[in-house]
Amino acid sequence: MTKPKVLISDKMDPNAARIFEERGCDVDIITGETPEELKARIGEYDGLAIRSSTKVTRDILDAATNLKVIGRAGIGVDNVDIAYASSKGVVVMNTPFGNSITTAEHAISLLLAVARQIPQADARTQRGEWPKKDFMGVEVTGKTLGLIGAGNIGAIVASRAQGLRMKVIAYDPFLTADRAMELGVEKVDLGTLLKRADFITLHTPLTDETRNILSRERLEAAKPGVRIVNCARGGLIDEAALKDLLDSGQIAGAALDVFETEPPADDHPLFGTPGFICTPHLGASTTEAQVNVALQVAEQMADYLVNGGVTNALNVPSLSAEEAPRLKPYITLGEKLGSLVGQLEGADVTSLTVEVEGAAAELNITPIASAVLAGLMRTFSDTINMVNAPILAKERGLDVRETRHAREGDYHTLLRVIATTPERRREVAGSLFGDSQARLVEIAGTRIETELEGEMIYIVNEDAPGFIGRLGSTLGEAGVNIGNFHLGRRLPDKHRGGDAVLMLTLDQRPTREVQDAVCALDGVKKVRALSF
Ligand SMILES: NC(=O)C1=CN([C@@H]2O[C@H](COP(=O)(O)OP(=O)(O)OC[C@H]3O[C@@H](n4cnc5c(N)ncnc54)[C@H](O)[C@@H]3O)[C@@H](O)[C@H]2O)C=CC1
Ligand SMILES: O=C(O)C(=O)COP(=O)(O)O
Repeated sequence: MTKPKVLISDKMDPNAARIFEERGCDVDIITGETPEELKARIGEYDGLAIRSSTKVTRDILDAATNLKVIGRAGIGVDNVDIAYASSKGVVVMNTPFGNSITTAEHAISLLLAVARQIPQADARTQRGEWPKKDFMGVEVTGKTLGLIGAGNIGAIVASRAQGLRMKVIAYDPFLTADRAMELGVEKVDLGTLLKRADFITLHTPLTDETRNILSRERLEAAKPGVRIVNCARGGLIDEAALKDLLDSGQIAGAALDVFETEPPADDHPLFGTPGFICTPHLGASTTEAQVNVALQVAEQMADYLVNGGVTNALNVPSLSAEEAPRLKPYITLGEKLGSLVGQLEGADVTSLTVEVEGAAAELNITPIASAVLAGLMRTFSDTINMVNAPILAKERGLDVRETRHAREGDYHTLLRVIATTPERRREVAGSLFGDSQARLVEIAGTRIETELEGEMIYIVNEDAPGFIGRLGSTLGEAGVNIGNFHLGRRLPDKHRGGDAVLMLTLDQRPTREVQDAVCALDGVKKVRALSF
């Protein structure tokens, strides 16, 4: 097997490259490239490891013809077009906890720095001045801190702020009453937060809902003299409004670690504004956090590329490294059964039920269902995989259900796929032999055990003497050699004279003429060439 190839395109702790190599990946580290340079190169890689500098746009994804996974060594993924990556079948993962303490500590540092104007005082003192009378700060003890966003980082900021004896209130529509109680914070609406908070810190991702959450109107509604810290994302605050309100003194101070455009222009209007301090997106920049996120992103990405394990993915369900090898043969079986249904029914399938029985019922069924879908949809689009198949199925209005039967039937493990089209219901079932070999065990209500491999032909005919001889001659005359031959009688008419179902493995794909010749044989009801 060729080694997966990974590109690290942003500055990352060297542990990332080490882990990739130890886990069997080839790795290149090429940072600081322009989008054009990255676009020219990205086609070579199976994995892309990034921080916040690399922008993974549609354009880059279109050029990323081999890409399977994007790993963000950090939390925010607003620099990745996740919807487009999903449609291209690329898994996007992040490291949701690796830098959260560090970022929370940076928010607290900025909160204290803005309260006491430490950077401004430092700069002037180091210039040889002694501006003692110019810097009158405020205490944080007893003050109200308003958190916008109380997820991982917000929660850590809350606990640190409580240690500083601040009262913490939080606006987060997804914060439950129980969690608020656990954190010791008071859940409030945004209007109340703005009215009451002496300090505001932001800890939400940048999304369509949170963009400009501190708009001019809301900043104007904030408590006079408020101090604001943004260690989350530029774009959450209206920077022009912030500048005006700092100038007017209505906002007493602001500390930004992040800007709407990074790096900001040299003459950014906020630079030099009284009460304003900033850092160059340093929230996650500690040795500890960088080691954490580098190790974690490399482990997660290598797991996916080498074993199919999925951890912390934002666009597919998780699949542990322990689960992945157990599921692997079912994924193969699911893809083959899906493909069989797709080849028999084309794009007409309107609903699909994936049933597992026996040993398979103990497994995580969702990835198996995704594999069935991928196999099915790949028969009419070649850019489908397990990541984008469920999304595209939803877009097409294809209804997918999962059913689990713990009981064991004739097979110790069984995967059944039931597809409906406007005309019919198509049911196929497969099992694993020796726990890993995928076999079809039932088609068209007929028990047939065969591998689904290479070129095959599926035939339904009236079961009558002499048919097999005529079929053999027709194929033989056309120079088509039969590798394997499987025959079954359609259930429940297991008596002579019912329909027979044949699955033949051939040494080459039968041409249209050969299929027509088979179709023309007496009693033939259906012929379909299949490829696996
Ligand atoms: N400056 C830096 O270097 C760093 C910045 N960050 C930023 O911090 C953000 C937050 O990180 P975590 O706390 O780990 O994420 P998280 O996902 O644990 O928490 C985000 C919280 O925001 C809340 N939220 C979502 N929409 C909201 C809305 N409309 N209004 C109010 N709250 C809303 C969510 O309910 C959630 O509780 C990241 O998305 C990232 O952009 C993260 C790490 C480093
Ligand atoms: O993890 C995050 O969301 C961050 O913003 C950290 O960004 P960085 O990796 O330092 O470019």
